[in-house]
Amino acid sequence: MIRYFTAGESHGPALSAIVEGLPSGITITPEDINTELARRQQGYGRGGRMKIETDKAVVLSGIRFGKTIGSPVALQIENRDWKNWTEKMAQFEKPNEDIPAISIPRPGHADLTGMIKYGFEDIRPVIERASARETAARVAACSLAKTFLRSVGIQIGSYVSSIGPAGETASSSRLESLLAEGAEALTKEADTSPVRMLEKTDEENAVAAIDKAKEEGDTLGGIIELFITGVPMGLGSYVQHDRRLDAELAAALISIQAVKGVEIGTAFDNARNPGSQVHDELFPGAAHGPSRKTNRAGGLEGSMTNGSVIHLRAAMKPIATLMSPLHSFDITSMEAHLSHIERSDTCAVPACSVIAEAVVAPVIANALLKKTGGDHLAEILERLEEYRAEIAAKFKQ
Ligand SMILES: Cc1cc2nc3c(=O)[nH]c(=O)nc-3n(C[C@H](O)[C@H](O)[C@H](O)COP(=O)(O)O)c2cc1C
Ligand SMILES: C=C(O[C@@H]1CC(C(=O)O)=C[C@@H](OP(=O)(O)O)[C@H]1O)C(=O)O
Repeated sequence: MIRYFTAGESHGPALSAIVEGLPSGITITPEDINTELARRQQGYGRGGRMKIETDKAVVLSGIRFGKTIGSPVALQIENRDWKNWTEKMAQFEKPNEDIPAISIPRPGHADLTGMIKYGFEDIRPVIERASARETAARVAACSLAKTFLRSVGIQIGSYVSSIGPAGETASSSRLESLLAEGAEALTKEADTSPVRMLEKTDEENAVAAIDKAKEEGDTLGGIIELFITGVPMGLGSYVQHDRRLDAELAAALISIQAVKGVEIGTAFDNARNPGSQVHDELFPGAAHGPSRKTNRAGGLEGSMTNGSVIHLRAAMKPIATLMSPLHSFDITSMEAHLSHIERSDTCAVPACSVIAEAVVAPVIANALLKKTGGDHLAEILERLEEYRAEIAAKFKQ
């Protein structure tokens, strides 16, 4: 099974990740990792930090002659901003006593509870690790699972459906025709927009909403639509709570900083409608399994993939650091004070959609590996093809 960990402070020397359990024989190019890192840095509404960083991963182990060798892959990404933080983030001796402690927590960030929990008088260490800078290491780590899935015909893609009040008008026929080519066709199309939206008017409205929020010292969140195509029926299981694939996918998405809601298929609309208008009716005889005219279940029934496209939505809350700050207090003096301000994004929903694509990859890869077993790509592919053929034969008319 694929497991990964990340380490690194936002303004420390580097981020690192160790990915373990990848099958051997997967072809990996530096672009497979670095393209995802570059995509994560895009998006209208980001702050000054993204002008400093040009994220690239150094591979320290686990890949030989362009292929995984089954051993752990260690990755490192330089923080270019570190050179501006060597004193404030010195690992050993405190270089001087003039480094001020931050003592006014930002509502909505990890600041207040983090400093109480870990016993700090300065919020800085909380900011450093709670920061979504960590997602650069996660995206690099997960890009390996994403590449593995691509090599067995499973693609992950996303677009941003709304930012603040703007969006939600993407046409379903456009979406369907992109998804028919595979989820990566959708994602490539979304990548051409600075806010990763599919409709020009949505894009213009979103850019205007971000500009307005920035002008007012405010921030915006939004909603991400995520799709996974090429997934065979029967990944995941209903037999035990910790084998439920819908739960694992939701957990992966909620683990992203600022993601507070996940929807599977059209779950919230489904809750408002009777079963007769919700459940995806079954019809015999499509090429690779039963056919359905709808996909309100989002490709998951009984916590297993049902052969339809997996469709998830994730809600990102607005960024917590406001340039027109909210009420807070100084934890040292206990006096009321407007909250701490530091360099920040106005909106990071487009970046978040790229992170969302990444974090679901190991979840799907592990569900696949549980089904096929196998330690190297060739044997996994052989077993998967056999399984796909079995399913196709079963539903053939
Ligand atoms: C890509 C990305 C960029 C973010 N940028 C910022 C930022 O610039 N300023 C900020 O206050 N929060 C930012 N956040 C959100 C915080 O990291 C997050 O709200 C904080 O760690 C508290 O965690 P929670 O929101 O999950 O409770 C960003 C999140 C993501 C996914
Ligand atoms: C560094 C990244 O995002 C950061 C996430 C973040 C936060 O609080 O989560 C705060 C900001 O950090 P800084 O204070 O250095 O500007 C963002 O730029 C990144 O995505 O690579």
